[in-house]
Amino acid sequence: MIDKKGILFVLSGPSGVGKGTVRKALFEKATDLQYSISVTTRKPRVGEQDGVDYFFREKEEVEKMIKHGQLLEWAQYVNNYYGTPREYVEKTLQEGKDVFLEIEVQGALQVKENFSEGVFIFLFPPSLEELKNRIVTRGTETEELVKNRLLAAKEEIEMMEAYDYVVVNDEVDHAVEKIQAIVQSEHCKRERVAKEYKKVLESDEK
Ligand SMILES: Nc1ncnc2c1ncn2[C@@H]1O[C@H](COP(=O)(O)OP(=O)(O)OP(=O)(O)O)[C@@H](O)[C@H]1O
Ligand SMILES: Nc1nc2c(ncn2[C@@H]2O[C@H](COP(=O)(O)O)[C@@H](O)[C@H]2O)c(=O)[nH]1
Repeated sequence: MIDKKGILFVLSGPSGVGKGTVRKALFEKATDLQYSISVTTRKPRVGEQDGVDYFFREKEEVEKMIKHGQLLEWAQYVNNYYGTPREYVEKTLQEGKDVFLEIEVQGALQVKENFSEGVFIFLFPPSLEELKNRIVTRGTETEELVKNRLLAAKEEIEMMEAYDYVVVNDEVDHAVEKIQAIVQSEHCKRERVAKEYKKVLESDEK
């Protein structure tokens, strides 16, 4: 039976490519998507709020969540834990609503193992030079952390083939439009499949 579960959309890509910027711009327009707030052991940046940007938690608490299977996926990224609370995602999808994750690459690949029917979008920089420029210009990382994030970025870009879509973040508005088109097209696809399935069932009853 084809159920009416929501669709899980996963936006991923290297640090500094603009995932957060694009996601925020998308959410100003796409009210039908539900954003899953992650937990992290990273300290809040200026202006970040607990329960809005992240659930900021101590290392021991996140380790307990991992141990008890409360995270759908998690990763240690540049010396901090990041993870997606499982209950929120599963409950929201079950209610028929779409869930949107914005996470790094290791985590996205874990989600793919559990939710092969999810939709995986890789946000790609116009160039590596521009990627570095964006991380540096954001001004939130030390020189050493910029270096680490760029090293991670090169490995992350190699995983791009595992994704369903690649969106170049040249301009934020363009990237948002492309993601909106992906969301729409995935809904059309699933409606078409559901219709075909109904037809098969009906012909079987005759
Ligand atoms: N299309 C764009 N053109 C120019 N600058 C951009 C664009 N998108 C994002 N930026 C800038 O790049 C910097 C990094 O963006 P952002 O913090 O959204 O990246 P991120 O992928 O979420 O990073 P991280 O993974 O480290 O959290 C920010 O200063 C943001 O304003
Ligand atoms: N695997 C996961 N990665 C996550 C999650 N939430 C955010 N992130 C990613 O971590 C890096 C660093 O984020 P920052 O806020 O410290 O710059 C970035 O790529 C995020 O997308 C998560 O739940 N799981």
